[in-house]
Amino acid sequence: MIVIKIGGNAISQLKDDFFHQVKEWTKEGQQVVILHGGGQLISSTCAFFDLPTEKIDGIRVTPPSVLALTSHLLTNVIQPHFQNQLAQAGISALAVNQEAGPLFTADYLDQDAYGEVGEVTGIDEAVLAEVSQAGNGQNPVLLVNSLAIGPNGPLNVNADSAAQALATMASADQLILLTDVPGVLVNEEVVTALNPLKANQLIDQELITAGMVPKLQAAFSALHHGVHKITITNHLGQGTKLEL
Ligand SMILES: Nc1ncnc2c1ncn2[C@@H]1O[C@H](COP(=O)(O)OP(=O)(O)O)[C@@H](O)[C@H]1O
Ligand SMILES: CC(=O)N[C@@H](CCC(=O)OP(=O)(O)O)C(=O)O
Repeated sequence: MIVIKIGGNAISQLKDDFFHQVKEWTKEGQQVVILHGGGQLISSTCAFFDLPTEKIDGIRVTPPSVLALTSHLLTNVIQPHFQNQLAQAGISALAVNQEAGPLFTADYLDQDAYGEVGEVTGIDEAVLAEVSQAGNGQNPVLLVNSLAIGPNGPLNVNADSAAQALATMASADQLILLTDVPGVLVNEEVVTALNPLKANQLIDQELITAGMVPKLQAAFSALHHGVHKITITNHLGQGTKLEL
């Protein structure tokens, strides 16, 4: 299985070669699961409606009003838009979200600090099995968002950590974190290979900041849990490769 996490900004920057590569992988019989974010649209829509836009260490502080908007945007706006983009490229994707049948279960991350934010505790194997039936050619790709079902209803989960949980729990071979930069950058150059020691040094030096910090934490966690091949990039086949 290949898990591709696509950040909200990256969705609008995808080029033909991305769709071509996904098609090739499905033809080869690979299970492809695409997990999308949408952080930037969520932030700008919250700002428009005068709702909070605070993030702590890249994680959105999510009161119930923000959860409702986040859930609507991820499920009813971003996911169908992306599904349509895939369809236009000839890729039929089965959309999975908390209304259609959630993939993720979660517990509160820290309700006092973050509100309605979850950390993934499990995945629904039956939902994943749908993509295993890719052989029938109906829905070769699974398109998921990061929302989860918690103890009292839906919870907002950071898409990088949801991708990490999915790749780890489904024992994926590969995790690709597609973002809006060509990789981890230092002095505007892509760091082609990065281990946890070097990453922590760069974080301490504040050369890696903002959303890249939780992205790396998620990526190294997946690597520690046996997902062998992990890349951060804006272009399949390039970028920063993580190593232990
Ligand atoms: N050293 C770094 N290299 C690359 N990006 C970095 C670095 N430090 C901070 N960033 C920021 O991290 C962002 C990617 O993280 P994020 O905004 O969470 O992306 P996504 O929405 O794709 O998950 C980049 O756009 C950049 O602004
Ligand atoms: C809890 C939390 O941070 N949830 C994220 C979910 C979407 C996301 O992570 O999207 P990107 O990958 O585009 O950043 C949020 O509300 O922005």
